[in-house]
Amino acid sequence: MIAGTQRKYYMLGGKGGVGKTSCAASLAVKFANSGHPTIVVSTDPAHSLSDSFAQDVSGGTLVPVDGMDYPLFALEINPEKAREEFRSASQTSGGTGVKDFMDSMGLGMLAEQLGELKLGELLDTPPPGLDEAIAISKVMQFVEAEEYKMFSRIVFDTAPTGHTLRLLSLPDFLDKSIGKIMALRKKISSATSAIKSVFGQDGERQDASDKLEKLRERMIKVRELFRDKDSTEFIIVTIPTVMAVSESSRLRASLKKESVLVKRLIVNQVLPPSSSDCKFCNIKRKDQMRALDMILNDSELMDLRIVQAPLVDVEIRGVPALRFMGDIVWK
Ligand SMILES: Nc1ncnc2c1ncn2[C@@H]1O[C@H](COP(=O)(O)OP(=O)(O)OP(=O)(O)O)[C@@H](O)[C@H]1O
Repeated sequence: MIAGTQRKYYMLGGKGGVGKTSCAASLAVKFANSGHPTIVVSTDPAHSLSDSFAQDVSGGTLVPVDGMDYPLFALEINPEKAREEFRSASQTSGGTGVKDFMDSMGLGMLAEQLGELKLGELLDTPPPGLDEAIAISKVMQFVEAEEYKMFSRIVFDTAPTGHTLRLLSLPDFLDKSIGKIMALRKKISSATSAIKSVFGQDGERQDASDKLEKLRERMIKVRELFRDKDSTEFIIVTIPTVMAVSESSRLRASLKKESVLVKRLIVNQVLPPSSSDCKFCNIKRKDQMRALDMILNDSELMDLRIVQAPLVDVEIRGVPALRFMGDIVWK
């Protein structure tokens, strides 16, 4: 994982609370300590990177992580803010306002086509995954800028499984919706100059149109990024329980269907063998061993590299603790 200077993206995902943030943060610390200028990004609407680094990294911009020898920056994307940007670009460029206008002009057929897109609905009650798709596209905007070219490792701490799955199909959906709106706009503006004048100043319209087109391009890039096996790897994090393993198996199957590369499965919070006669520990460990066995016999998981991370007796917070965890997990 450390080899090579070419930029690599790592996405960590899995069931809620299994240790995605701790694993993502510890991987980022490991990369940076190995000489890779690194960014760790949270696209989970409920961020916990700040808690993990024991440092405030919120605010939506790159924040340098203290206590590192090599550059490590953390970024928590504010999904609300990103969504607002998307909403204003879409609405200026063909949202419900345009539909009302077209209705009043008697252009019912075109209005119906627009209605089909359900864009207004999409923005008023965004489906889970939309926030994350927009957040990732925001990250793309960041990392493609010239001043960030130096970063050779980008680690994503993603939202729990359900969001990830919806996120994977979302770029296609949004791409189609935006594409339709763009096509419709072109049709309308060439159809009648009377309509044109109502859409506002030419410059303003052009600006909204450019924004929308850029967003669409970024969505396509997000989709391509997930599927680019040379630069991107999705790492599933789980814990040794039947419920978490079952969810991991379903996640792997969906990722396979979407052609996303998965090589590793991190089994976090494994109880070390106990030499004491603690009854609870012994029963718990036996239970975990059954779940581990289940992984080895699961057709979706058995071909992955299984990495066990022990349950440690203190909470993993701050750079020294993350370095300790990273040395165990990311060998
Ligand atoms: N191996 C471990 N040993 C002990 N504690 C751990 C271990 N891994 C994670 N934890 C603790 O478990 C809690 C949850 O971890 P973390 O926030 O990394 O999970 P998450 O999957 O990112 O959660 P969420 O789904 O809420 O984002 C934290 O308090 C963390 O310190």
